Amino acid sequence: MEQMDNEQNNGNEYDFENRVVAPDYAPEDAEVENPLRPRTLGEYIGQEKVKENLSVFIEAAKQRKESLDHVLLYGPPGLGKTTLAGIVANELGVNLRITSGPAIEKPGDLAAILTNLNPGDVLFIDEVHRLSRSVEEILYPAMEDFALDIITGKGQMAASYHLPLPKFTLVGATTRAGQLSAPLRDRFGVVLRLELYTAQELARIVTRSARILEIPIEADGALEIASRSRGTPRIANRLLKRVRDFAQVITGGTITRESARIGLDRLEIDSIGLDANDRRMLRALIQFYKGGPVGLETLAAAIGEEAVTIEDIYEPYLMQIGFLNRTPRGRCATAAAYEHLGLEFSGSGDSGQQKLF
Ligand SMILES: Nc1ncnc2c1ncn2[C@@H]1O[C@H](COP(=O)(O)OP(=O)(O)OP(=O)(O)O)[C@@H](O)[C@H]1O
Repeated sequence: MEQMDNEQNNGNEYDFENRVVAPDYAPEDAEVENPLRPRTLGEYIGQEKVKENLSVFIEAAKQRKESLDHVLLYGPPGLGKTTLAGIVANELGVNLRITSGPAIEKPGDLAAILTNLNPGDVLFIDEVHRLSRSVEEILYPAMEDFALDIITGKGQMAASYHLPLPKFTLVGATTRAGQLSAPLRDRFGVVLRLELYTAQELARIVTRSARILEIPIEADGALEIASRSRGTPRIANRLLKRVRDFAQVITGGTITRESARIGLDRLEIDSIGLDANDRRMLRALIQFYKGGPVGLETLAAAIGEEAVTIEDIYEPYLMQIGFLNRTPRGRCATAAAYEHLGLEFSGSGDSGQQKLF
C-alpha cells in the first residue's frame, strides 16, 4: 500500500523516456545492438511462422533470380524487425540500405535513395507509416513498376519524366499497421506480423547474447532475465547488461538466478517484467475507473501519457499476459491484474470478459 501511494503521488515525475523496460531503441543499446544481431535465419531465435514464410520466399526469389517481393513487418518495437531486414539482405546476398519514414522528408530524398540502389538491394524503411503523402506517391510506382514518375515545373513549363529504377525489395516496418494508407499496404506482397517472444525463446536469446559478450551465465539466471523482459529481445539484452554489474559484485561475475533476481528487484522490475509505470497505469484503471471500461484518451489523460504510447508500449505486453482487455467500450483490467497488485477484484465492468478486438 505504501509503495502504491508513492507511485501515485509521484505521478507526473516518472521518467517515461528512460524506462529500463521500454522496448524502443535507447542510446544505451548502441554498444550491443549490432554485435548481437543475428545475421542468418538460422541464428534468429523464435518467430517460427515468420521465418518459415520468409525462407520460402527468399529461396524462391533466389531460384528465379528475381528480387524478393516487398515485405511489410509489423509488431511492437524491439522484436527484431531491423534484424530481419538485415537477414533478408544477407540471405539474398545483396546490400541493405536503412532509413525511416520521418527521415525521408521530401520526394527528392526518396528519389535520391532509390536511384542509388543496386539491382536486388533491400531498402529498409522503419516507421513506414510516417511517410508523408507526397513521398508515398513517389513510392507507389517505384514499388509497382520500378520507376520514378517525376513532374517538374508548373503550367506550360511542366514536364514529366519516367525514370526506370533497378529492381529492389522494400522491407517496411511499422508498429501501427492500421495507420498505413490502403494503397501503400496493398503494394506489399508479403505481410508478416511479429509476436512477443516466450520466456523460453528469450532465455535462448539471453544465453546467446551472454556468449557473444563473454558474460558467464547459468540457465536459471538467463530464464530469470527472460521472464522479466516483456517478450522483447531488446529489453532482454538491456537487462542482461544491467544484471552483469550486480553479478560481478554479488556472485563473482557469473549471472545466477540469485544475482539476476537481486539486480532486477533493485531496478524495480517485478517478477513478470512490470515496472512502476505499468503498475501505475493499472492502478489508475482499477482505482479511478473501477477496473474499466474506460476510454483510451481518458486513461491517457489520467496518467499524463500519450494515447499512442499506451497503445504501443504498455498495452501489448499487458494484454499478452492477460492483465488488460480492449473492449469496444474501453480498457478493462482483469482479475489477474488485481491479483498481481494485491487488490481485491470487484468483478465490476467488463473486466472478466474476453472481448478482444
Ligand atoms: N529473434 C532474435 N534473436 C536474437 N536476437 C534478436 C532477435 N530479435 C531481435 N534481437 C535483438 O534485439 C535487438 C533489437 O532488435 P531490432 O533492432 O531488430 O528490433 P526492431 O523491431 O527493429 O526495433 P525498432 O522497430 O524499435 O527499431 C537487436 O540487438 C537484436 O540483436
